[in-house]
Amino acid sequence: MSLVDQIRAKAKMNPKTVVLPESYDERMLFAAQQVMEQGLAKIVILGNKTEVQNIATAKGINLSGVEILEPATAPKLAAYVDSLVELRKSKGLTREEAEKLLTAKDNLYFAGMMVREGDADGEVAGATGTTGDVLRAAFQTVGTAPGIKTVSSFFLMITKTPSFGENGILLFADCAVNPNPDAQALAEIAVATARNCKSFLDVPARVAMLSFSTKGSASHPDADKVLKALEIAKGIDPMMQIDGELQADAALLPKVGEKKAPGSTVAGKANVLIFPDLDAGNIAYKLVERVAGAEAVGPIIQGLAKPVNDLSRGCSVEDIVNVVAITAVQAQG
Ligand SMILES: CC(C)(COP(=O)(O)OP(=O)(O)OC[C@H]1O[C@@H](n2cnc3c(N)ncnc32)[C@H](O)[C@@H]1OP(=O)(O)O)[C@@H](O)C(=O)NCCC(=O)NCCS
Ligand SMILES: CC(=O)OP(=O)(O)O
Repeated sequence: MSLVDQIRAKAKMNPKTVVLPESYDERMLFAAQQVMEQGLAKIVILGNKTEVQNIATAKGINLSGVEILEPATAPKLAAYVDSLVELRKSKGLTREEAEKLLTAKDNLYFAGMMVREGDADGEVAGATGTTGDVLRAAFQTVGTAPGIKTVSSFFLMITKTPSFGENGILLFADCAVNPNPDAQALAEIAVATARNCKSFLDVPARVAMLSFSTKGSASHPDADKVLKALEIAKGIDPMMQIDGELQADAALLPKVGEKKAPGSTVAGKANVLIFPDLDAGNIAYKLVERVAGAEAVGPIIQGLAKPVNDLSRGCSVEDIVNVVAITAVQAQG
């Protein structure tokens, strides 16, 4: 069974409620229909009922079983306003501003409050909204998990080359959240992604801290940052298999790994690739997806108190269904 099929099967075993705020994007409605038909999750769509039904009718989408909730008239709006004002009181958020956020057309704050308050188990957005908008709303409503400072993201990259990573599957991080992580943030990204390698692939992580340098082949502050992150990550989780700084070829190809980083337990067999910044991570995942034809599942957000996942605006309906299934599985705990 493929990894995606395994995730879908797990989601079906204990269907959770996932809220989709972007009802005005027809891909979300097609995805809602498929999720319901396959029993992967229960779906709540946010938006004006008539408008949603009109799009569904025009496109031949069957939304039976899907709950459509209109934030502006929702019975819990007043309670969400109270909670959001309380949450953001140190930032001086007024009731008027909170109500405006909670009834905004993108529905992102309302969806976040539903997740926070347990009225939904998770959220998927980003087919239309930018990652920045999706994340900012999630930070302010759902918040970070206890003990977490840096929220980040990873992609499950399902490549066509079984010799890479775990039978062709690699985790790439961070490809969506932190533009320029310092050494501490980079270390936290590595540790969180290693833990998700275990939960999603059920194998121990072999983490490569990527750079343009391998083991001192270049001398530059950017390579020094990666080395510092490596040391911090080892301090956080001494049992983790992690090495750096490594170039991508040294991380992935045994022959190159042996030559450039002899004796490394990770070089040549990494299954988790940690990129030094978001330029590298975001560009790399899109190139591997589009040029090498890999399936890119994500970005899967890690470090929030409850699951909220983002999409690429270029996502397909199938991508949305997969991310809903992942969100439902994350919500199972
Ligand atoms: C994540 C992102 C939206 C935060 O941007 P921002 O709002 O300008 O960030 P700020 O530094 O002003 O912080 C705003 C709040 O978010 C929090 N925050 C920012 N980044 C965070 C992170 N990685 N983890 C946890 N909290 C974070 C800050 O602590 C702050 O909280 P506060 O309002 O309670 O004080 C921004 O870094 C971003 O746009 N990232 C790139 C997204 C992107 O375009 N990805 C590529 C496509 S997928
Ligand atoms: C994850 C990502 O790159 O998203 P988008 O393509 O929407 O910017």
